[in-house]
Amino acid sequence: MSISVLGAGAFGTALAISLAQDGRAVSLWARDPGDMATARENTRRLPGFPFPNSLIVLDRIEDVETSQIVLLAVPMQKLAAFLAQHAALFQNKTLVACCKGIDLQSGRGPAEIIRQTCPTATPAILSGPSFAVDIAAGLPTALTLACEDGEALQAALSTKNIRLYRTADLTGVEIGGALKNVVAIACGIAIGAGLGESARAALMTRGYAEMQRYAALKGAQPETLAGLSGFGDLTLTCSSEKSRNYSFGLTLGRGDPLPEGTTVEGRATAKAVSNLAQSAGIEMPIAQMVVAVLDNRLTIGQAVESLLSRPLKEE
Ligand SMILES: NC(=O)C1=CN([C@@H]2O[C@H](COP(=O)(O)OP(=O)(O)OC[C@H]3O[C@@H](n4cnc5c(N)ncnc54)[C@H](OP(=O)(O)O)[C@@H]3O)[C@@H](O)[C@H]2O)C=CC1
Ligand SMILES: O=C(CO)COP(=O)(O)O
Repeated sequence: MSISVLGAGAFGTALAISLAQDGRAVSLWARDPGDMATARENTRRLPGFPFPNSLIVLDRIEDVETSQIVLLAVPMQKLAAFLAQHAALFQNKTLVACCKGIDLQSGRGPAEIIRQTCPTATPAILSGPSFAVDIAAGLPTALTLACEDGEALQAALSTKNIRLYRTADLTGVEIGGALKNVVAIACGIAIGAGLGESARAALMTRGYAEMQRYAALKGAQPETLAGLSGFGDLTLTCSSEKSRNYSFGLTLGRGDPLPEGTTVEGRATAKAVSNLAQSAGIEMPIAQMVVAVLDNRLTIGQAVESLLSRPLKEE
């Protein structure tokens, strides 16, 4: 069964490499392939990792038709428009969203977007702690694959260095992957502003409480959040400078110029969840403070003050 990866950023490329290293027929499509097909490497997004022989670079997205399994590795805020544009190609396929976030315009996660734009497709979510460079380098990783009846898909996408755990809780998995990025920005801000590692631990723990509250609101299973896509990815992303969300927070906290053109999913997702939390009446103070700092409505000092002066409560 052939597999296509659509979106040749760092993550899509790394997944395609790992799948192809196991000898699977894998095709990778980029909207702007540059010299990928001749260089046999994604020199722009993931340099230094040559393509295995069984990885084919697709010139035309229409050729995705030969694959039953399609991995969607475009940034979250582009997913809805991307699927709507190409919906005719995705009839009856298994669409595996590899992006992490919540759509700002609609407040929807990837599974719901897939269901609404491609109703004949089977939605799945791939999420969990894994940096693209680690996957491409063949280092060991463990991720969660969420899909109804996902046993065959789990076997199809497991590789020598990607161990997949299976669940049917798509909502829980996508929420874990989306919200950990928001907490990672908050943690980066705290470390960048010199607030210390104890503050980071507090933000991770109370951020996790916000993730659980949001997950309960959306009907996710609480234990999913304790797994790889929630707790696992939160741990990785809030503690490594390889994370773009954490590094973005660090830069903000230090008061340095912010990077441009980098995929920092937590920015839009923080706004999306803050809006939804506010309208649903659930408390997500850390996400709200991240938004206030991003929008320059509060300084970092004021945001900290505001978090610390909230009414005392039970844990
Ligand atoms: N990098 C990582 O370690 C991990 C990333 N992820 C998730 O994967 C998703 C993608 O991230 P990542 O690969 O790192 O991102 P990158 O920033 O490396 O690349 C984004 C890619 O998406 C492409 N793209 C953007 N808009 C469109 C569009 N409308 N149609 C087609 N392609 C488009 C870009 O094309 P172009 O090059 O032409 O601009 C680019 O190749 C994110 O949601 C991220 O959270 C998940 C786990 C790990
Ligand atoms: O999701 C990731 C690791 O699991 C990658 O994190 P960043 O998008 O912050 O780089």
